Amino acid sequence: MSATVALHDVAKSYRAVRALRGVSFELAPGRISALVGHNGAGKTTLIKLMLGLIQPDRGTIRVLGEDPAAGAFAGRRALGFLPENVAFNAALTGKETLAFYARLKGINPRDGAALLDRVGLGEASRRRVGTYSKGMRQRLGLAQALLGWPRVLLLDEPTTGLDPALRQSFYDILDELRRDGATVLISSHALHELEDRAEQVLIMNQGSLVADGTLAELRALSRLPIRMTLKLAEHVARPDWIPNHAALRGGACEVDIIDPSDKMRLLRKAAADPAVQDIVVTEPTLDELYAHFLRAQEQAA
Ligand SMILES: Nc1ncnc2c1ncn2[C@@H]1O[C@H](COP(=O)(O)OP(=O)(O)OP(=O)(O)O)[C@@H](O)[C@H]1O
Repeated sequence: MSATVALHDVAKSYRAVRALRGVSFELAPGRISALVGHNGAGKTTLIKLMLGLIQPDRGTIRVLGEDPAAGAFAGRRALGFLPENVAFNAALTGKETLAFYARLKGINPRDGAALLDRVGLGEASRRRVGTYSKGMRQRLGLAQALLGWPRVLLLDEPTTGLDPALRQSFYDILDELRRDGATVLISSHALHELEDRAEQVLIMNQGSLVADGTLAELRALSRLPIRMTLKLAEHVARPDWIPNHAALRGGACEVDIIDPSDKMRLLRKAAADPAVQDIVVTEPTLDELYAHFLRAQEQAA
């Protein structure tokens, strides 16, 4: 599948601040990718470059096959963007706001009404934006980003201010876009949210890309242990197939597994042993992987 977004050796400085130090990656259609990193890691700078709002000092950027900073970037209509801080004219209604953005994008303003329904703002569409709650403004921002049902959607901290139900409906919409073949990039600090949703994870640290892959690839690369917790029946001896390094905690054995091939071997033994009453397998979380790759880069520096 060919990339819809491709960055090659992109560097960008703001005077003395080196915001990006030679970043390369590709984003594919039909995939949700997560861009994660500490404050100041360079995430927003990357998004601005992909939108063509700023130019790189070095390297190439292609979005839908074109340079987004070129004056006549034809792909602009197929690009959606939700900025970190959405600011709208408080005097306009939701419907008027969306019609305004639709005209800017050269889209029929009537298409906006359906989007307002889609993000749950149908009933509030005739109210002034100044009366909207933070979550409602965020939903209006999402509707704005979805105008024209974009092929590439860039979202900067999109779920801040959304309650859990809205967050779920927000991800449902993204899933629909993804199934439709859109490229979705979410920059976020909410790692637990992205864990089951992002098929590609890009970890930035101080202007460098320190990891790029699926969660499974990052887990394999990190060699962080998988933890298997085996609940044992009362008054039974610890089975001899349980490795010596396992810790016994409250009637359960915790085994940390580094070599993934050991996982299936131990699972088979555990499943066949009546002394084992329950098995829980915990893989390294995105939080743990993030901390690991940051640590690894800092140690290498
Ligand atoms: N317009 C600017 N002028 C000067 N420095 C800037 C400018 N924009 C960003 N920077 C600096 O570039 C670096 C990267 O900033 P960027 O906004 O891309 O980070 P970020 O990962 O999006 O951070 P956050 O998570 O806080 O939004 C930071 O050191 C920041 O201070």
